[in-house]
Amino acid sequence: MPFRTTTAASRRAQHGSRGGWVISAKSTSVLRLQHVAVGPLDNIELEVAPGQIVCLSGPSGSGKSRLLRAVADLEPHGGVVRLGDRDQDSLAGHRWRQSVMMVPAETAWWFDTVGEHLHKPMPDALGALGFPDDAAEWAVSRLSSGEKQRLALIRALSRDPQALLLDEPTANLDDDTTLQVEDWLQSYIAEHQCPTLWVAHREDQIQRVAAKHFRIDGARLREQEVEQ
Ligand SMILES: Nc1ncnc2c1ncn2[C@@H]1O[C@H](COP(=O)(O)OP(=O)(O)OP(=O)(O)O)[C@@H](O)[C@H]1O
Repeated sequence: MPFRTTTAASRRAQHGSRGGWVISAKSTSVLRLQHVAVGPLDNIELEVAPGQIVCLSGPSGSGKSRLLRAVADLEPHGGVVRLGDRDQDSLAGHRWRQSVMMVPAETAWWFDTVGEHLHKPMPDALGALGFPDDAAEWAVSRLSSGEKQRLALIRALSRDPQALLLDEPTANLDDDTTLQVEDWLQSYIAEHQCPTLWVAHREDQIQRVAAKHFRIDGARLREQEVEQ
């Protein structure tokens, strides 16, 4: 099958818009990548079950972020990405990303305060990640890189995603806070049955959180052993 090197959005433009679909509220859907090709990666086949965390690792520049961006429909790619019975092509890009939510390594902030970025109040999440009650009123300009990273996760979950794409979600955090964030994410992912692709560098983290681990080796993914 020839690979297409277009975004789903441009394919929709060619074949007519079918925007307006909304993926059902509770996620019990498998995230599937079929023959995905992006950057150095080719013919990637991957299934992430509801509530499952699949870790991706690989050398710097091997294509981890680009693969996540392709799954989020943010980068031209070949192949097919599906969540349950819904094809990425069947939704406008922004609607797909409401359900298949990517948290990039470098986060962008566009309003003045933290709370303006949250879709709904998240007091429990803020408390669980060590923020005081008034953190939603904080100015974005005061945030440290680690605070931004944790708040970007809370912001993503405030939108009730159906699948998660996490690009090194603890890269800016100290060891204790890393463990706190891992626990919190694992609880959320299990409770909400979110299929999750998690880019990680540290082997100890991968062993703690991953149900499956794939390492990028050239154009392909090679499955690695995990303890659980
Ligand atoms: N739009 C693009 N067009 C062409 N090349 C790109 C594009 N975006 C990224 N690249 C290149 O693709 C390669 C993979 O990038 P990617 O960001 O996926 O790496 P990574 O595995 O996430 O690396 P790191 O661990 O350093 O974050 C890099 O060599 C990068 O320079």
